[in-house]
Amino acid sequence: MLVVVGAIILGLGAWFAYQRQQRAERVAHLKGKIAQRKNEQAELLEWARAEAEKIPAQRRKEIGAMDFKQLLGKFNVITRDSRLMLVFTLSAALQSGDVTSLEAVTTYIGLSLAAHEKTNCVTMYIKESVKHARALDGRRKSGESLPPLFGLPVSIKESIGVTGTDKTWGYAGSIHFPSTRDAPTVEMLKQLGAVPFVKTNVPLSLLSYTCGNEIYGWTENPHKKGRTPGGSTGGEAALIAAGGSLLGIGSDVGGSIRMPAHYAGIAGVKPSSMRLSLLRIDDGYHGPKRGGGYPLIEANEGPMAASMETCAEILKQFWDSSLVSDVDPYKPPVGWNAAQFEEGRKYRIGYYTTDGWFDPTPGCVRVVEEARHILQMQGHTLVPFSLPDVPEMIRVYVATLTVDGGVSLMGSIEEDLPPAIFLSALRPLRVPILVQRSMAYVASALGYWRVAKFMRSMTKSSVELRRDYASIQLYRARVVEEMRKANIDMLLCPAQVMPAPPHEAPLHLSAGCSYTAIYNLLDFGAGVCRVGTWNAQDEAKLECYPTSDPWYTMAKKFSKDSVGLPLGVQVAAPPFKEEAVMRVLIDLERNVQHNPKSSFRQR
Ligand SMILES: CCCCCCCC/C=C\CCCCCCCC(=O)NCC(=O)O
Repeated sequence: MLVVVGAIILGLGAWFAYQRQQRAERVAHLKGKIAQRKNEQAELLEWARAEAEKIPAQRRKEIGAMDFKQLLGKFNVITRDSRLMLVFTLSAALQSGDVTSLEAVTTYIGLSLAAHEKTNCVTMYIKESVKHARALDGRRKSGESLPPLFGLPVSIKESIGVTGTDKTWGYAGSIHFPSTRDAPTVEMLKQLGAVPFVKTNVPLSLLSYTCGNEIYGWTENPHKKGRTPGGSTGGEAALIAAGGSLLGIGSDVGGSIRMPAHYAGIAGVKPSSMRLSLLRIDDGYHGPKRGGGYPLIEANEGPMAASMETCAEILKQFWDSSLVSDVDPYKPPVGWNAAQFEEGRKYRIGYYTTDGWFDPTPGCVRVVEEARHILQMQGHTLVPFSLPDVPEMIRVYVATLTVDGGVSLMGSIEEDLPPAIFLSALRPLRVPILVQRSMAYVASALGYWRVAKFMRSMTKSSVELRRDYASIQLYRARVVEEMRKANIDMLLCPAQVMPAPPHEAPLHLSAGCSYTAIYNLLDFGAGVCRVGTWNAQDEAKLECYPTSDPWYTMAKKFSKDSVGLPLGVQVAAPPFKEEAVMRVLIDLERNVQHNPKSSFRQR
């Protein structure tokens, strides 16, 4: 008996030692990869500096001062005097040849470098962009007709495929597995004449609204050091807000375009799932091991820019052609809906300032009230609306996003090199699900009903999963029915619960993404634009913000000292109404008074 016990103990000891050894080897291997990548990144930053300097600084300054319209100049500008309406087309610097594609790309290589020095937002430069721009300029010289986005430099979120570049999602294990194909959105941009020139930072795994990982470090919010630009498309938001890109492409499965837009004071749109393609999203090293696999929680890629007008122009170019259904036959050939986007078109908009799950902090409520007022002044009709049953649907969101009780997410993160803060965020998921559920009773007894809901969210069986999918289907039917009954076209609400918080905050407050995540579950098209700035009154009112559970206490703490930080609002509508959403957001952003001191280059 003693021999058997001894053998078991020895066996276990050997097994643990072997595991420790394996892990140590893996960590050394991953650290080696990161070191290599840091060298490559440093070389690329040097390359970017040298490229930028090939164009005289004065010329770069002139081009950098042009806004999207001046550079691209493809659309009509309508200015209203009290009775007079002027319609004119701006001269197209890129189209006319006043600015060459190479000059535009090189200028933005230089501007993005400056933005990177301030915020650490760039992961890699796309060297190919310079060749690509030269080839486009060659097309002009040979008299070919020019595509609509001719020569436009575009930045791309790190996790989106661009041929020849890594999409690591912050996982060191994915370094040096470059994409062999462009993602559909990138393919469309290239066909339209745009030039992807840089890739930008993300949080490890993309399943958070902070922005950092062990490979590329943490990205700063250009409005305040120590604050996150949001995530997961945080690198894009920081880059655009700091003037380093006119247009970026992000992705969003819970708010990863919209939360960074709110935190950084820019605009962004997540279209509903049928309107852009995510085909080949998992063509990387890890294949189906991570990413995807959560039907009914609808992710999509989408544009981010300093203004909603730019986002609309890009989506118009995508949808004016048959590009989307050409690159992805699963997408219906639905074109740009000019009638919905018509200038002056009035909508009936339901609004709410709380979803009953997470009351936003004072500034985030105030800007919704201000947006309501502005839109009413523009002739839209605003009516109060209550989105039903959000707390339960947030539980369902978490259950169906993590799908397997968080096993894949934990596995991917733990076998890699996560920043320590990610590991502590994952710790609750390590607790067996039945124990999590037992602890939910304790949380309930303490009055922490929201925490208890989260503790009941991890799926333990396919029976539960099926039921949750069914409740999403029922919920979608219920919400559109309630909107139809109230004759409401779209909804206006907060974009987030806080102004840009410190980097670690989102990892403690996953529950704070409810205002955006609900529209992934509903598969609505949704966008965010800046409406205001956190001010001294918001700071004072924060004193009365609840502290009834640990999440409220943290949200209050993380929102302190935020005067001057941007605040956005969100507008969302059922699928295929993205044009209407953008019309309303443009009506809003055109009539908003920003505090010029707190905004970066407004384009
Ligand atoms: C990374 C460690 C966090 C562990 C938390 C696990 C529980 C996760 C449940 C809900 C959090 C959802 C946060 C969503 C943030 C935005 C994600 C997003 O939109 N990503 C974009 C994309 O995947 O393309």
